[in-house]
Amino acid sequence: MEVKSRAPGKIILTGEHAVVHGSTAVASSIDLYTYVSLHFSTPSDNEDSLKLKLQETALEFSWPITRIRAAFPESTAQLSSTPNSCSVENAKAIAALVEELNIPEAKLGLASGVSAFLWLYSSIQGFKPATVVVTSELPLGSGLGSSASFCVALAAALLAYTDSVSLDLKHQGWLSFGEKDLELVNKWAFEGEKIIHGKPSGIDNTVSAYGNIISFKSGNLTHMKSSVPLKMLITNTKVGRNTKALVAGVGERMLRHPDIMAFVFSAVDSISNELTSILKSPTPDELSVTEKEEKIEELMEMNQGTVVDKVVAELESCGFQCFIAGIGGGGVEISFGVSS
Ligand SMILES: Nc1ncnc2c1ncn2[C@@H]1O[C@H](COP(=O)(O)OP(=O)(O)O)[C@@H](O)[C@H]1O
Ligand SMILES: C[C@@](O)(CCOP(=O)(O)O)CC(=O)O
Ligand SMILES: [Mg+2]
Repeated sequence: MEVKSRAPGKIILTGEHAVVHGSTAVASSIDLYTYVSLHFSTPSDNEDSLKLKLQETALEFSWPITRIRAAFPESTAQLSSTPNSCSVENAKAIAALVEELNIPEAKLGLASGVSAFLWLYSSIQGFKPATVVVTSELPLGSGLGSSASFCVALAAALLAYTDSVSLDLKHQGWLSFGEKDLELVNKWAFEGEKIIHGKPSGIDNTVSAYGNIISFKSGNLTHMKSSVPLKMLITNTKVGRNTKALVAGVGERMLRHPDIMAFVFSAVDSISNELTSILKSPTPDELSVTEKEEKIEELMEMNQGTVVDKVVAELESCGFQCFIAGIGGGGVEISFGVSS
């Protein structure tokens, strides 16, 4: 028995980070996917292990089923129809399983993805031998939601043959889930995202599961079909970052400056709401398409706070020279010896 799934990455147009703290955010799926193929071993395969192959990173992991069964202090074989959070005890068991893999230092970021895999697999499928192959068109850790598309694709493949969803198993080609089944896939994916991100808002897994453009606030989504055809130029700076650490950093700033951050989040909420109404409003002629594009550009600029970069670029294009200088530093200083 084999099943394949694919789930798209995302781009957040407005509201990134603030959405974790209850502001509205607007996100769109992008046509770059994570693919999961799941093959259950049959008795004739004479195979009693769970294998995970991560194609992009050329890493393969294998656990004897007896090892996985023994690792979990609490039975993880739950009802696949009831998404559950990973308990502290089970998280410890998973951490021990992942530690034994001796993942190379340079690829240690994958440990959270492997942990999410182990939780979703053992919760939804219990202790069945299988091979799971993951490939992705998304760069990992670059803000395009690779973690969510990984969790959504995994949840979809793992649920496909269970009684918790009803799919036409004879269908040829890509098949969508019905509304209720999609909700279940999304809830399981969110449990995986929690393991990778710590405190996700749920927007990434939701837009990956449902596709299109969504407006999202505190777990509630509004679907949008944009009347403006939008294309995004995405640049990968290749500067590594880790969403879990960034989200935690914003949370800490919120604790240090609650009043200020409340205003920031409220401003971001208004930006996202305005963007939502622009995207939803009808576009009768070419002129209003241009007007809309200009408004969207301005809102995204306010959301990202990139105005300074833009002013610098414009001034420099006119031949001026700009300096970004820190202010209020110390006065005169002297140093003897070799100058550096
Ligand atoms: N294809 C994949 N295979 C294994 N792990 C993955 C895959 N895609 C994402 N992940 C997990 O998600 C992490 C990246 O998630 P994150 O820091 O949220 O960045 P983003 O979601 O923006 O790509 C990776 O370090 C890894 O743990
Ligand atoms: C920063 C945040 O708003 C989006 C995270 O997206 P990504 O994992 O960086 O692609 C966090 C969240 O909404 O859970
Ligand atoms: Mg992510």
